[in-house]
Amino acid sequence: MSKVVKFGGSSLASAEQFKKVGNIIRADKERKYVVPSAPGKRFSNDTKVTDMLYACYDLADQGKSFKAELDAIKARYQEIIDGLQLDLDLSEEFKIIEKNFKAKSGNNYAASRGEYLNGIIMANYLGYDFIDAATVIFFDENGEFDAAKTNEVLRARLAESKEAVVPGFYGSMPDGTVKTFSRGGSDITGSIVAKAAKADVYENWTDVSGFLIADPRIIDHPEAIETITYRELRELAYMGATVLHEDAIFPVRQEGIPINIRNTNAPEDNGTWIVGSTCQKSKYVITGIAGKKGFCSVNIEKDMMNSEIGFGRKVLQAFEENGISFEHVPSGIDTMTVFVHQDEFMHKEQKVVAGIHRLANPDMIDIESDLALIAVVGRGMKSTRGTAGRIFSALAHKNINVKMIDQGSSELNIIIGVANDDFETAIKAIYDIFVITRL
Ligand SMILES: Nc1ncnc2c1ncn2[C@@H]1O[C@H](COP(=O)(O)OP(=O)(O)O)[C@@H](O)[C@H]1O
Ligand SMILES: N[C@@H](CC(=O)OP(=O)(O)O)C(=O)O
Repeated sequence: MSKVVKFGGSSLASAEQFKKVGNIIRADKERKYVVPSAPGKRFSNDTKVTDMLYACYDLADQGKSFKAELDAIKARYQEIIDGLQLDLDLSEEFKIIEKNFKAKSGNNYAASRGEYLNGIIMANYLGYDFIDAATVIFFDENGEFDAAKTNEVLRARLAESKEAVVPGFYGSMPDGTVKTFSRGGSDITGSIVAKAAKADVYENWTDVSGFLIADPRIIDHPEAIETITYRELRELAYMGATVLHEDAIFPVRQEGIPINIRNTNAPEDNGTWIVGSTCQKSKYVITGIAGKKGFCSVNIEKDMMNSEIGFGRKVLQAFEENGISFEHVPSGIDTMTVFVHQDEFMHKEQKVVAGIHRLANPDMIDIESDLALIAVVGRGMKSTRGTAGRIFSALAHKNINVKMIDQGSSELNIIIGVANDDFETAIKAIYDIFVITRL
């Protein structure tokens, strides 16, 4: 029996937090494999070590002095080492880092040092083996994660250690250079390690008591979700519920390993269980709400569009030719709307419009910017009538203009488009109607 435990940056931001983590690990001997992130924020306007490393490397890359910035990073680690009274000296490691920065080793290498150094401290503190992720997590020549090679090498390496620390967030390319996952990627490492270890559970420790029904920065003390399916979670994570990286679901999902989101600051709380399937009904009709700002909608009209074979394909081709992915494509009889990320679309806007004209010859194209998309997700919606209607009336009540509403064919989610400025109010209204008043 083994558990893989990943601790996020907020759980490892200081020596005090490290001590909580140590107690959690020691409380259960099955917690054999530990995946740490880099030290995160100690207080709300603090800087994550990962961001300090990016900024420091930027200076190095421009040939400027980065001494003060590197010293500040050293100080973050020294504070942890001193607070834990460890007999550990990272000065040789920092010499290597400085040398590599001067040799312009790249910002992936730079960012990865946050987890690497924290892993060394964690292994020393716990008395566990240290496994450098660059030796066990692999990317292929295209920079894609190499699941097969990683699983084989990592599984064999874990079998050699009774207990080990594998730093999160990075691995290596075929030429040996370090590559990171995208931001928040230590969650992915945790999932990969859980798969390779054939763990019974992947515990993901953070600073909230589980996956909450809505973002706590928008809703005051939202309730935690007790059980959520991988599919529901994928919808929410994709739409911005950042507690777990969206790609962290795949490795454990293949193996049927449940994820348990837990709170380092309240370890007695059960947290949230993320599972393949469950007979447990969710407490409310909806399981969760998440959303993102910063979308544009491109509205295309053409008479008799519905009878023109291939119209949709031609429109989407114009986006494809410009390397733009689309989020949602709701359509009517003579209209079709394509939702895209504003920052991706902005500087290619006119090229795409010209492309649509050339390929699909529409009657009219209209673009609207500064939109937000909100996903209301829940396995309970399938068996409940009128969910979309309730959302509509809750939003109308708050004078929010609904730009788009789109129910996924799985009936697992409803996507709503509103103006960026209405985003928070809309989430509050939806939370109120389903959770507070339970209508
Ligand atoms: N639905 C949600 N449930 C829980 N937390 C959420 C949700 N949406 C956004 N968050 C935010 O995600 C944060 C945890 O993720 P993250 O910052 O990556 O933590 P860590 O440093 O532990 O990896 C929470 O502090 C919270 O502000
Ligand atoms: N430290 C990296 C990777 C990571 O996963 O961090 P956290 O677990 O603190 O989200 C980042 O900031 O992106």
